[in-house]
Amino acid sequence: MGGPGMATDQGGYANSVGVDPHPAYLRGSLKVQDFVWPEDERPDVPFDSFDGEDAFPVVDLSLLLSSDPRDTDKLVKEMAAAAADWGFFRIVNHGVSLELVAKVEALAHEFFQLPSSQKLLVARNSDLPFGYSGSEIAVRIKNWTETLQLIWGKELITKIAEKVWTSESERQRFINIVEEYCVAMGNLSKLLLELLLQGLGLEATCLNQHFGPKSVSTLRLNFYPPCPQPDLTFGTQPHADYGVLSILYQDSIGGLQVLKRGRWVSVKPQAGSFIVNIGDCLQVWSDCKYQSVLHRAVVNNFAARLSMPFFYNPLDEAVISPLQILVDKSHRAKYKPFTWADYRKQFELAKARKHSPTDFYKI
Ligand SMILES: O=C(O)CCC(=O)C(=O)O
Ligand SMILES: [Fe+2]
Repeated sequence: MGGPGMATDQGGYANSVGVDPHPAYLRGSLKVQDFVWPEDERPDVPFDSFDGEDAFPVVDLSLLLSSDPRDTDKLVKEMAAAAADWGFFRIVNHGVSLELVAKVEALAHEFFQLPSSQKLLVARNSDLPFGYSGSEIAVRIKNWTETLQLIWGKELITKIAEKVWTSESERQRFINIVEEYCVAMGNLSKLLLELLLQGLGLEATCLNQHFGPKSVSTLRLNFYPPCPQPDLTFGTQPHADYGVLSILYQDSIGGLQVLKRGRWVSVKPQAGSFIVNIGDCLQVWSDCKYQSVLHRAVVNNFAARLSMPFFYNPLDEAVISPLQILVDKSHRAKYKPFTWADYRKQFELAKARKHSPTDFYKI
């Protein structure tokens, strides 16, 4: 492996491109070739090419504030059409404080700028399944990224904060900001799920029993350093999210791409908005009326990028199977039932086999 012009020694690489290389690379634990993907799998659309993006669905949540019920109907229909057609949509006027978003963003930058030795104090391993990963620790396939994965729940957020920071005030600040953001994302996720269920003609609250304080929803902070040869690698490889739904904040750089009818479409950054996508569980509950769609993040050679997806997940014991009311003689269930705990295990196995874990439960 190794593309034309790809430097092979560390000094040559760092000097020739004039950008900060990936920290794992700097530490010498990875060679630049480790990030190079096979030629036929590399990104074919650059991060700043927006062909097809003008059709990307946008949903205005301020319609919920209208006293005219037709406005809510309109919103529900638009959301359902987007979830069926793209599996993705942008939300604006969502009511989450932009100041809070900016605080989480600043906190994320603070974390990723810490010395590696400090970040590695919370490295993901079998004792700490959530936490920090640079490419060298976590994954088989090398993505040009560092991530900090946090579980929504004071206990685990505290565990991370205590390992990273020695000062009590810094710990408390981290815990409070992350907790406040997770609460906001959790509430927004619940609302979006209810609207999406209404969009299927169902009772808004019909899945409520599958969620509770013990659900393991997660917040992931993705930091993508600038990459000298972005066309050879990914920030986040193509994948579908496996939970119920995800709410993603991306900064102003751009890099998220969504697969739409076989073509990768870059999603423009837009201040104040979030990107929502349907995960595998909701695809199954909706018996494929809503789609969990492949997406990926590409990197660039001039600026670091931050994205922050929140993954809304059900309780471990939640049973996920096509909702009975959607299944009739002319429309038979496409999946066997499984629990969320089973699915997570299946997901890990499927990663190695490079196929969707939903395939395992297909009828
Ligand atoms: O960075 C992005 O825009 C996408 C990240 C993503 O899809 C993920 O972390 O699941
Ligand atoms: Fe994702």
